[in-house]
Formats: sequence, C-alpha cells, structure tokens
Amino acid sequence: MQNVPQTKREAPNILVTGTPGVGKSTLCQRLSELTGLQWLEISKIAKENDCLEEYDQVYQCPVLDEDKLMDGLEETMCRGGNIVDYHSCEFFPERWFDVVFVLRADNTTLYDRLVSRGYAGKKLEDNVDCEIFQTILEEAVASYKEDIIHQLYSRTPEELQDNVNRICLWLQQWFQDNQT
Ligand SMILES: Nc1ncnc2c1ncn2[C@@H]1O[C@H](COP(=O)(O)OP(=O)(O)O)[C@@H](O)[C@H]1O
Repeated sequence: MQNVPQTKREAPNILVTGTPGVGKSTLCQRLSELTGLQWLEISKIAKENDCLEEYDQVYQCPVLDEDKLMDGLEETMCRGGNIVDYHSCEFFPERWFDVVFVLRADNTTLYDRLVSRGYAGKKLEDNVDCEIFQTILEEAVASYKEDIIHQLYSRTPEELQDNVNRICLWLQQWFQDNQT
C-alpha cells in the first residue's frame, strides 16, 4: 500500500493527534464546521466498520484492526479534504497527510478532563504519563517529516480559538500554493 502513486489532492488532509483528552475532537469539530473539511473520528469509524479486534484488558481499550481500517479509508484519503482525529499516528501511511498537528495540554488540565470523563486508576495514570513523556509527539516525529509537524497547546478556550485561526491560515496558504 505504501507504493501507491501520489496523485494531486483537491484539498489537503490534516492529522490531529495527541493524548486522549487534549482536545482533538473539540478542535476537529470546530474546524470541520468552519472549513467544510470532513472530520474522520477514527475510533468511531473503527467501531462502525467492525475494525476492532479484541479488548486490551491492561490498557482498557479496544485493539484496532489497522490493516482493515487503512484499506477502508484509502479512497477517501486519496481524494483529500479530511481531518483525521486519533490518539495515535504511527500506523497511518505517511503519504496521507499534508500537515500534522499534535495537541498538548498540561498535566493538571489533562488530569481533570480525564477524571470528568470517568477515567481512573491505571488508565488515568497511563494517559497522564503519555502526555508527560510526550509519547504522541515522539511518535509523530518518528513517523512524519518534521517540517509538517506542529505542536499546539489547547488548554483554554482562547488557545482553542488561536489554534483554529492558525489552522485556517495554514489551509488558505495550502489552497494558494496548490491552485491548478
Ligand atoms: N482548548 C480547550 N479549552 C478548554 N476546554 C477544552 C479545550 N479543548 C477541549 N476541552 C474540553 O476537554 C475535554 C476533552 O476534549 P476532547 O475534545 O474530547 O479531547 P480528545 O478528543 O482529545 O479526547 C472536553 O470536555 C472539552 O470540552
């Protein structure tokens, strides 16, 4: 699949990734409403399309059938115009994305958000550690060219708005640079 020839996309594909609770869905929903790009919530799509294998008891989350999911998304991603929202990023084909935003939050903010989502015990601890150790940022750096990766803090409504504005500007520039 990695060798599929790259055809020009009509609109870019954006990846929004980061630890659960950093604000991906909130940002993606807002962006999708503003720009008309399609918001792809990978967790939801995997569930709806039977792309979940077994349940990981240690990490208390379902395990993705990544190959099945990738095959199902290939056509949509080749067309372009998608905002992909997922808490991991290493298994997507690199060629799918024009830009990668890694959302961040501070530990206290993230802890409070995850507690109010009902996370507790190991699951809560692991997710806060994931943010402390910048696991998803490192995953992104290992998987995509560094010049397309942007780290954005999303701790407050003001930061959310700044991020939306920044991504909209990026998008405008992409359309200017890719006019046919
Ligand atoms: N920039 C922000 N400022 C304040 N609250 C936020 C911000 N971004 C997200 N939130 C809140 O944090 C919680 C988790 O956000 P969500 O978008 O569901 O995160 P994720 O999709 O990364 O798991 C939600 O209650 C949301 O309203």
